[in-house]
Amino acid sequence: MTKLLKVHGSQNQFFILDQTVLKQPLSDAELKALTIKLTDPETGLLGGADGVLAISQSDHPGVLGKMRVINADGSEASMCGNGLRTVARYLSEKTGQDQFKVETMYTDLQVRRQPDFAPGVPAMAVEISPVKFAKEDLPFDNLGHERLLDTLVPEFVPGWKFSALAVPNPHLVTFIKQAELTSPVLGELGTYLNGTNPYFSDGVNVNYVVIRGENELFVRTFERGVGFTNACGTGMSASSLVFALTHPDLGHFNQPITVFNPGGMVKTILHNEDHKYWIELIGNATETHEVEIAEADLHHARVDQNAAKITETSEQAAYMSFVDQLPAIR
Ligand SMILES: N[C@H](CCC[C@H](N)C(=O)O)C(=O)O
Repeated sequence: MTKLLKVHGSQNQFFILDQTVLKQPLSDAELKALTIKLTDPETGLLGGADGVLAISQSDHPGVLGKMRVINADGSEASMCGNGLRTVARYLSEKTGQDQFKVETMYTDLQVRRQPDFAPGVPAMAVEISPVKFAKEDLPFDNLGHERLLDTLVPEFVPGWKFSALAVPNPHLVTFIKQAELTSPVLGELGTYLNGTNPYFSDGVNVNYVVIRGENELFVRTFERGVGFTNACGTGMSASSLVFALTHPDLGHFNQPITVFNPGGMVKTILHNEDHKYWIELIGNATETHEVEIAEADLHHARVDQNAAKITETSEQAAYMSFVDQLPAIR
């Protein structure tokens, strides 16, 4: 038998699969098939999830493991901010180290254990980088712009301004009014830009941001490969940076920015070191369930509630107590 962990960052939910403890790691095709099955609310476990985080060995110095991000639709992403916090906690507890690096698709990222966010709510800080704005780095095209920073894009929504950046996965950021959070336009645009369209050939995460005050945002994200999620760590990080670049009177570098989301709250700190932006994402890393499952079932994407031995932790109750004391954020 082997163990999956059901985890979340701001209730952006994942299964962690530590490939290093398997007799035989899953092939890419097996990992994709398992993810599609496991994360589906109908065919999966525990109501499904937003993706799978697969951990493998890394031979880079100071790096305790490599994280791959598989979205619910089976597509692979270069980064996952909420997920990296949960992987960092898992590796920290597996090795007893509190500060180290995790290898991701394009770079090794710093992670560090934080004081608990609230009683029973473990927290981690993770580096979000590299940050790029050029259209080739997302990619996007056919918009008549080399980059988008608070740019009117009538092709998306007449009158709305958009910013585009890779962190390194691709994000669009637009500032809207609180009342627009429930508009069907948000889902329509997210679905369009992640289907056949002349602008984003690889799709894009779309972040809808309400400015709540100085160093305070609310972010709702339509995620590439998933749809609306409770939170998107790279999305909240990208939104924080665009906030400071476009509203310098309200969003500040080197100061904690509080980012509320439908699943809770995280903090971001923006850094600009020798003209290189990077973002510190600080938030919970909650483990809600342990799932014992036969390794052969993983290889064959056989996901059966009865064949798996599921143990719930006490951490979700602690997390919900934390959320309940947040200001009304919906
Ligand atoms: N859907 C994203 C990957 C997951 C990112 C998100 N869950 C986060 O916490 O950053 C993409 O395809 O780029």
